[in-house]
Amino acid sequence: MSEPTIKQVRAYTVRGGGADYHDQAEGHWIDSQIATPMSKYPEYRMTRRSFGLNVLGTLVVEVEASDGTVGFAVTTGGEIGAWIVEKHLARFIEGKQVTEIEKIWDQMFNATLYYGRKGVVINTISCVDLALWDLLGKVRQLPVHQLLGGPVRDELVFYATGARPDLAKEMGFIGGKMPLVHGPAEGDEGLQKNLEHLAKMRSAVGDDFWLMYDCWMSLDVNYATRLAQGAQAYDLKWIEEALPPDDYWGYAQLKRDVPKGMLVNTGEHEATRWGFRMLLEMECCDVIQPDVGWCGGITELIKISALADAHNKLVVPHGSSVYSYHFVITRHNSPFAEFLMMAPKADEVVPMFNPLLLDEPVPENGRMAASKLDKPGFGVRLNPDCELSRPYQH
Ligand SMILES: C[C@H](O)[C@H](O)[C@@H](O)[C@@H](O)C(=O)O
Ligand SMILES: [Mg+2]
Repeated sequence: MSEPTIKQVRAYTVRGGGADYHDQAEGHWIDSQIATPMSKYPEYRMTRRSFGLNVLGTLVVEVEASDGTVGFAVTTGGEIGAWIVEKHLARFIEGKQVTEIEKIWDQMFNATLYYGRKGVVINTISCVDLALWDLLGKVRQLPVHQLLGGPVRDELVFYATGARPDLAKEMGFIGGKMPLVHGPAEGDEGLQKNLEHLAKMRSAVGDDFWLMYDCWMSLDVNYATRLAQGAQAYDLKWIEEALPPDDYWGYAQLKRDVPKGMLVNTGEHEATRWGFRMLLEMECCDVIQPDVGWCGGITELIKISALADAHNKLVVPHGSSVYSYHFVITRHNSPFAEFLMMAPKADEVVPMFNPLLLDEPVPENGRMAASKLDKPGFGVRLNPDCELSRPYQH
């Protein structure tokens, strides 16, 4: 039976939240002082927009089939991603059958190997891949999770990432992950402030609620080890992305040195099965956290997840809205999911890619029934009020 073919791929950009969720207005918790690899420079310490964390913007990829069905997806990628789609990747997409997802992925990856492998090129490939899975789901009239083998549980449970784990507990989440504020450049005084904040949050949430620190690549092994040792008193559940992504050796050391029982997690800025093979085979972490919009898409995350499963490791994808929910609900080794609190004060649940997607499901009382994910594809629509621009055409 001949399947519909892909008639056209189009790439758009949009600013202001959406998939580039760091692209927020001033005063948002996600742009408050947060430790980063740039914090050693005082002029770039107080906000992440100051060093350009929001420069890319959102990439939107649409794939239109010969029968008129349109699939789409969004990720962090902006104009660079749009150029890569229109000027390079389109040739591997247009004319293919909607079922040739694996072949399209392999051609996109190998054709960009000389300038890609990680970062915005893999973000872009991920976005095309997600759009293709959305298209296939819409052509088959099935949600993506059904194309992946179907749910292994009736609902998703979430931890919340944001500045207010105390409020996250009240909203029914299973835990709260806070951004680390002070990095090594602020010395022992900053380390003490990090521990005092953790202590304050622990007394606010009580003993039976997970608390985690997200260190966003900002530390060195010694600082991270001392932070972990100090945090043990407050039952820190995991220390996340303590080191730069390429420091596999440092992660292996940190994992050996943290207090027994504390998890070392990382992976949101890692890409492809080869990057995660390094994390797994070098014993770098307890839980890998690929972002499906940054690691290579669903097609690559299937491979990454199977590799992790063989290593008996959990895969808890970095929050990426419906794109991770449809995956997590189908995997035994993904027992819970991340929800990023995108309200400016982290005091209410709003859709993660707000305002870009319509019908974007959100957790209720920290949970989401599988039935909330039953529309075809990823079950979301682009918000027509968000003005897209198409900077390049092929
Ligand atoms: C909250 C963290 O600083 C990042 O902004 C967040 O995107 C990411 O690290 C996460 O794990 O959610
Ligand atoms: Mg993180």
